[in-house]
Amino acid sequence: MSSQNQDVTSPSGSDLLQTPVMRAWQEEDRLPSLSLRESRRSGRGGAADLTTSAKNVILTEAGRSPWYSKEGVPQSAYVIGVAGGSASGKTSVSRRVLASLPNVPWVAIVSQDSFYLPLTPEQSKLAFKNEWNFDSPRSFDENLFRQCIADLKASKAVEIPVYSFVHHQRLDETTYLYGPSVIIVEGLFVLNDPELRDLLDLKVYVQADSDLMLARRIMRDTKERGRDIDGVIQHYLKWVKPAMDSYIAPTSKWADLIVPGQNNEVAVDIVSQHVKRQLEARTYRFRSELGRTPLPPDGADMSTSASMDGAYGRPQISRSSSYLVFQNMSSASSTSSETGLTSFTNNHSPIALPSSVHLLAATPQLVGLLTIIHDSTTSPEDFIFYTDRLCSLVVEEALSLLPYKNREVICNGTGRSWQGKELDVENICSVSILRSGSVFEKATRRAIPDLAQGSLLIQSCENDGEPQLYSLNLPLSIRRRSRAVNCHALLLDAQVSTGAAAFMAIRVLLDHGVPQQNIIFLSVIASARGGLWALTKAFPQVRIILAGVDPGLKKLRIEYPGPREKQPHQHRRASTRRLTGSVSADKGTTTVKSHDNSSLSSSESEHLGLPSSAPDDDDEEPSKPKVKTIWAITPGTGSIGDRYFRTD
Ligand SMILES: Nc1ncnc2c1ncn2[C@@H]1O[C@H](COP(=O)(O)OP(=O)(O)O)[C@@H](O)[C@H]1O
Ligand SMILES: Nc1ccn([C@@H]2O[C@H](COP(=O)(O)O)[C@@H](O)[C@H]2O)c(=O)n1
Repeated sequence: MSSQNQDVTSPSGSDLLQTPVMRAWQEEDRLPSLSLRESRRSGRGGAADLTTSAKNVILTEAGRSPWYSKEGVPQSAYVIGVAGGSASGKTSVSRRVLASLPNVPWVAIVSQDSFYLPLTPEQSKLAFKNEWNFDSPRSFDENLFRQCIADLKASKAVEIPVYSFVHHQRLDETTYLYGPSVIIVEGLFVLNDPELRDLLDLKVYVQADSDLMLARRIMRDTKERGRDIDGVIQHYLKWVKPAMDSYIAPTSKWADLIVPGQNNEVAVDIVSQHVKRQLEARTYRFRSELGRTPLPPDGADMSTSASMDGAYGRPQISRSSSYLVFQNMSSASSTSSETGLTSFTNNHSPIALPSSVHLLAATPQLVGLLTIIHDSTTSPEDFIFYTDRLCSLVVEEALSLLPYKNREVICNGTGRSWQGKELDVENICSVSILRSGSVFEKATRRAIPDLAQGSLLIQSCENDGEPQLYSLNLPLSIRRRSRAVNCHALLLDAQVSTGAAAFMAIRVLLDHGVPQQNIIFLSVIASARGGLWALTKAFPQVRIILAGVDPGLKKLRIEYPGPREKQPHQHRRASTRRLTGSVSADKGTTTVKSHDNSSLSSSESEHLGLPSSAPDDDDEEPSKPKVKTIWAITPGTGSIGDRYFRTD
């Protein structure tokens, strides 16, 4: 798949929009001409398409590490305010800071210009005659602006208005923005509003001489905003200069740092070093801890119990309150030899599960299916077939937890009425944690044919195994805050070991406004160790449906095929990170992405709209094995995703 100007739309449903890939942005020093890019994107060219969506940029250079504590509480994003006069260099300074943070995941620029108030037809006429004042704090929707920055700081997804400088008007579309750890907020009056100032962690003022600002403004507005010189000067004298003197320049007193509007490399470097230190101090790493968390102590309140049926080795589950417990397990070793499963033992002690975990009743049929997927001799075809059956059982159990309302129907043949039920949800969708969550897609689609399906790419860091969020492909019913509050989400992953990926995925849905009680997490098997406990402690209202539970968890270092290395003459190209800019399909944020997708399968790359990592040259060296950390469920099934998709 080419990375050039290609729109990628969902193969599955109109409710889902995927990020279209725009163009490469590879020059290390050159700042991208975003306004040019914007006008090229529309294909119409010229200044007529200039909107503020070109000013809102997100750099997703690396995977995003956990931004929340093990209690599930998100850490605030770091917010830098950049104020200064018109054409002082605010946008340029912001982009330079952004570009100097190459390994900081997800840095965004939000421009105050996006928040210009819509004009009435009369006001619009004045604007076209250069008789409307755009240089007053009252020209902006200050409440919306402040709320948007507050939401982003609190790690929530937002929708930013798109404003057209050419039409002097707010457009119908909005820009979806989620996930920056650093937000650079730039605009004339960013240091003006005391409540907004309180949200800023670092306040920067860009200072430039008036003549320089005027010269730049004439050049910019004539070239980029379709204005004539007379109009620019008239506007400058009437509104821009007075606003500079009375509102903007005085706000420099609030700044932590005054940055010159030109020759500002040193100042930019100081800002970026400061941000890097701040971010390092905020990075959470707790996956190992999730793996270590001890089981609940003996004597914990285990009022919900599951006991083994001697004949079939099946736990009889009764749910009342706190835990599911596998009781009478001292005969577990004989049970395990009968069923091939040791999953319900923990050194012959009962295993407790949190109350929000719904374990399927271990009927002989279910245990039989679990036996097949635990069996290392099961053929790939059988593994897929029986995993699909298990997934269907899990999906049906999940659907039984959704709200239903009464429905009366007239019976076939007799014409009598029958009191029944029907699903009572406004929006329902599924979100797979790639790749292994995709094992559920067949089963979910079978149960709800028009289900909107989305995905999250979360991968483990090779060194420490911490989860990292690489990309989101969420259904509109989640991306739109107004719909997310009524959305029921089925979150899909094949296995829960430490629970770190599940933890991250749940946090993403909550950040979008999906209520905790509307999230149902579906998985085939989980380890009974720490992950489930930490997950349910942090998110007690999220229900977790499992087909089976194995008792153990083991940290392993495993070899896997590393990315192929290039010959020396290709070194420069190989070492250049892949940088692709993209704009989300609902007139989205410009996304600049450097994604090493070499570890993705070609189908994942395709799904994400990324260039395939498949070798494109003949003279590549064979791949060298690399080592990564994983947490394996024990005794376990092996990686369900790898066995299902035959990548093991
Ligand atoms: N350091 C600089 N050197 C040369 N030109 C600059 C510099 N900084 C900004 N400019 C130019 O000045 C114009 C206005 O800069 P911009 O960053 O958009 O200002 P602001 O966001 O404050 O309005 C742009 O055309 C930009 O290319
Ligand atoms: N329809 C509009 C709205 C605003 N302006 C001018 O833009 C300036 C703010 O943008 P900067 O990038 O220069 O900070 C402001 O001075 C307004 O006069 C406009 O020309 N048309």
